[in-house]
Amino acid sequence: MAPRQTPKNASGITNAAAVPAKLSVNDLNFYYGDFQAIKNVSMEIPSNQVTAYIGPSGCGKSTLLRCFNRMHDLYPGLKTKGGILLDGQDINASGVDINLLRARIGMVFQKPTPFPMSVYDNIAFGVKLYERLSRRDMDERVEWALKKAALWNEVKDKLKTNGQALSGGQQQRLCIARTIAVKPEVILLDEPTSALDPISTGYIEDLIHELKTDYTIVIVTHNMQQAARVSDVTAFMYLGELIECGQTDQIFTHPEKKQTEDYITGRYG
Ligand SMILES: Nc1ncnc2c1ncn2[C@@H]1O[C@H](COP(=O)(O)OP(=O)(O)OP(=O)(O)O)[C@@H](O)[C@H]1O
Repeated sequence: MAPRQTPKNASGITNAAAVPAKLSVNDLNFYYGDFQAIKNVSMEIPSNQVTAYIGPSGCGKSTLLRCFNRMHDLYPGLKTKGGILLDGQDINASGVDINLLRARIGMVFQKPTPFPMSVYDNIAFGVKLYERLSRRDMDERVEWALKKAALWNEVKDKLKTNGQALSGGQQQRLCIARTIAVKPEVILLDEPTSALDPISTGYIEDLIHELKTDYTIVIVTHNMQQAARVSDVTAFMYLGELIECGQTDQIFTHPEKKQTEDYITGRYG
């Protein structure tokens, strides 16, 4: 059977899902000093879908993810060339409020990183940076975020407990709740389950399914079964380049490129 052609948008950029793009990546290059970690990447991240990045260690998945909320701005000597549009607006344009950008594009890291404060304050802390809420409204927001992150039932009697005293899986859901609480539009997940046991991993994967109704989700994962389970679109990267991007079922059953096939069948990586 001939492979299905991955759809392109009017500018010729891959739009695997053929739904409106939340983020558009246009000829993106990224440099750590002299080292080029991202090479000419162009693709679209569809709204309200889960896009997974896969590829061998060091291929640039996390680097690309961090470009989406300008995390690299925190470090000197790093350079981005090319465009990333959020709802059609260049996120690197002068005048973009970086704090607002990070409120719109939240990020959850590989290792759960709750703040050394109560479960309640872990959520309220970020909200206070952007909104002034009454105590009652804040209580409601904390409960809402914990419910969305499927953690409320486990912590509703422990809101004053230090967030770092929760189990690893609970801590990661707390970090997801903390991200959701500021009502972002996009959630970036950088290997969110790699430090978790299978049961906690299952919770987070279920959660990803639930969350895409309201958010656009981008996940980096080493686990190909996970990419196949949770994502609508899969992008395969190798040595800083985007080799192929398509509907997840197509990438895993009929990849267009031999490199993709070799990777998903375990021939390298
Ligand atoms: N701070 C840095 N300074 C210089 N080079 C870096 C830095 N961070 C990453 N790199 C390099 O950039 C390339 C891409 O790294 P990145 O962490 O994005 O890959 P990755 O695909 O996410 O890898 P992994 O799956 O192992 O997490 C690698 O060659 C890496 O060595």
